[in-house]
Amino acid sequence: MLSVTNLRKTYGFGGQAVEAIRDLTLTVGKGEFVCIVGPSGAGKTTVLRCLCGLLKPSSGTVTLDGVPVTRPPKQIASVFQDYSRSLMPWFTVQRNVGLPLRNRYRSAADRAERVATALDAVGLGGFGDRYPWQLSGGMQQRVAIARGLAYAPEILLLDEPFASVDAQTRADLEDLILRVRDDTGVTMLLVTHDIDEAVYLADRVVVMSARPSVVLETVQVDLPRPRDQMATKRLARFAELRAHVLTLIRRTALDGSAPTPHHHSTIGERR
Ligand SMILES: Nc1ncnc2c1ncn2[C@@H]1O[C@H](COP(=O)(O)OP(=O)(O)OP(=O)(O)O)[C@@H](O)[C@H]1O
Repeated sequence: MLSVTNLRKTYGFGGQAVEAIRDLTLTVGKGEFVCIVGPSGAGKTTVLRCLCGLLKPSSGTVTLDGVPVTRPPKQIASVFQDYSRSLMPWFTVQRNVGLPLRNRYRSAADRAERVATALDAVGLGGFGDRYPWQLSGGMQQRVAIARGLAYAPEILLLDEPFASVDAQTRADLEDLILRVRDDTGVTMLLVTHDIDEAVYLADRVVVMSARPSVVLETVQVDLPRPRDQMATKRLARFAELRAHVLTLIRRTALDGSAPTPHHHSTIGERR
């Protein structure tokens, strides 16, 4: 289980200080799919960077299975928004996917098999010898996802992973991620500013306030699985959850006052 307790992060010092996160507490259980949403600048990327040990919190703790996270844990892989910067243009697709495996898997044959399986999983089986710049944006992002999967992490952190692709590709990639989750049981923590996406994918949506951010509410998404882009989004319950999250975010984006944390609440509980 990944736990964040009373995380606080301030960038800089004195008059230059930017209080990004005031108080964030959340847990992600094994095999769970949690989405974090919040207005622009709420500190979503900051949270993920603290979670994967790339950034030191100002205070509070991050633990993975009870062990404090102080540097990138080997159980976690990350996929970031900007595939054009995360893929090496001078390496082939399979070399890119295999890069993080070098420190984890000794045998070259084992690594090659993992790369091939991951590329198959994202529908890029025949593209291992290509270079990233020979692929479309959506395909490049699938390479970045394959790289995360090949590593066989327990937890996959995804930071706005579909923000740079067109709407149809985005829907396809969302479904790809759901399928991967069903097939592998990997724990997913995804950051997005897209409320529909968060409700469509998640078991729970953590709604962050505007900066300095706190958790406004954790919304339990009780929509049936498997999810379907058409059928799920037509459900009255989908519309209800979406409207609820949207209202929270609109309110916090407009309201300049310092918010107070509100850890556990779901609209289901009020019914
Ligand atoms: N290295 C830094 N130094 C100073 N301030 C920073 C730094 N990184 C981020 N910030 C500030 O901290 C706040 C949170 O940034 P962060 O990128 O985590 O937000 P976000 O929710 O991911 O934003 P967006 O949705 O726009 O991507 C912002 O106000 C940002 O300007």
